[in-house]
Amino acid sequence: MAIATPESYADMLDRAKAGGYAIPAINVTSSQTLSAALQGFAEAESDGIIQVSNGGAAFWSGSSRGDKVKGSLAMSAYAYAVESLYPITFALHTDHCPKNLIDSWLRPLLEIEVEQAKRGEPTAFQSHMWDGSAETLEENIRIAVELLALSKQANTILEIEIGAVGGEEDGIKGDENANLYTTADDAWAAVEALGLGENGRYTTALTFGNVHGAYKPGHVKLKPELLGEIQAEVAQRLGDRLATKVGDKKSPFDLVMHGGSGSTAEEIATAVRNGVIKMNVDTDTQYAFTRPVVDHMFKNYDGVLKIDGEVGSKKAYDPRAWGKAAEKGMAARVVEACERLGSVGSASKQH
Ligand SMILES: O=C(CO)COP(=O)(O)O
Ligand SMILES: O=C[C@H](O)COP(=O)(O)O
Ligand SMILES: [Zn+2]
Ligand SMILES: [Zn+2]
Repeated sequence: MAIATPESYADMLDRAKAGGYAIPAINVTSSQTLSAALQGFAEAESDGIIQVSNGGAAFWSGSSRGDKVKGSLAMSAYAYAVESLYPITFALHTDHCPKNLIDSWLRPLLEIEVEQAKRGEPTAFQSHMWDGSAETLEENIRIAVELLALSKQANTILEIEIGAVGGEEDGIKGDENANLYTTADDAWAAVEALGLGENGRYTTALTFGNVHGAYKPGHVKLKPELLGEIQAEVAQRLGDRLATKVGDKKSPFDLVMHGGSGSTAEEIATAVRNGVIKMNVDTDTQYAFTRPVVDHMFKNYDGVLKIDGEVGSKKAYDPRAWGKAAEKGMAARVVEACERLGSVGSASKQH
């Protein structure tokens, strides 16, 4: 098994929806965090999504280079080089792309993928997110329609965001009170403009108080039941038009949950019951990667790092020593995400 094709990606998402579970989407910024995410998926025998933010893509190109397109392609090339080492299927995705980065990041990638698809080659990525949450709803949807057409040509999936995820993204602090809870009217406007798949497949981040990052309990009021209410309202407005189901409930949207870190098992389970089929996790896996490194450094501080003109113990500062511990820590957190989302074993249920 390997990197998803358009068909196996569609099947991955359909099986999640029909089976009432969600696929973890893990942000990666390096080959090590990518390896850790894949190791976690493999241990959980879970399907998975690997994603890169625009800052992550810049970092992938070399922290001193900062080329988002080349960094994204480097991440994809690395993933294609190692895919056969992992007995699971995973998709590659680019995370939040705001309006000011469409022309310098998202569109160039999609244009490359349109050409790849025309030649019958695998595309660099299998899905991309357009994040129009900082725009007016009209502008958000107008651009989504345009990008969905390009995404259809590339045979990729477009993720959109209706409402806004709070917290921090590439160091930008969102307005915590702005638009954090999507309304059914806004969600309906998206369906009216984008259709139900006939214009290209898309997934939707409807916001229900989500924030990026992990916060103290009580700081964030997540209302995952809101997703069920919006699904029901939009299903009713659709009438006889086709809508897929979660259990026996009509659920027109394939939903994405952002800000997975710091959410409780119960909040995640409710979101999944209401049609979430992809959940993004970054902050908690960043912490899980870095925490063992902190441990390693403190344990080995004397004589390794605290050196005055001496070399110290090579075995302890070899990046492989602490890097291995970091990967192990992050892989374990990825397994936990799979458990909470119910995706454990999903890789072995493919047909
Ligand atoms: O939504 C995310 C990436 O798009 C991840 O959010 P967290 O950092 O809160 O897990
Ligand atoms: O969007 C939120 C993700 O955690 C990405 O974070 P980043 O933009 O700092 O890489
Ligand atoms: Zn957003
Ligand atoms: Zn996000």
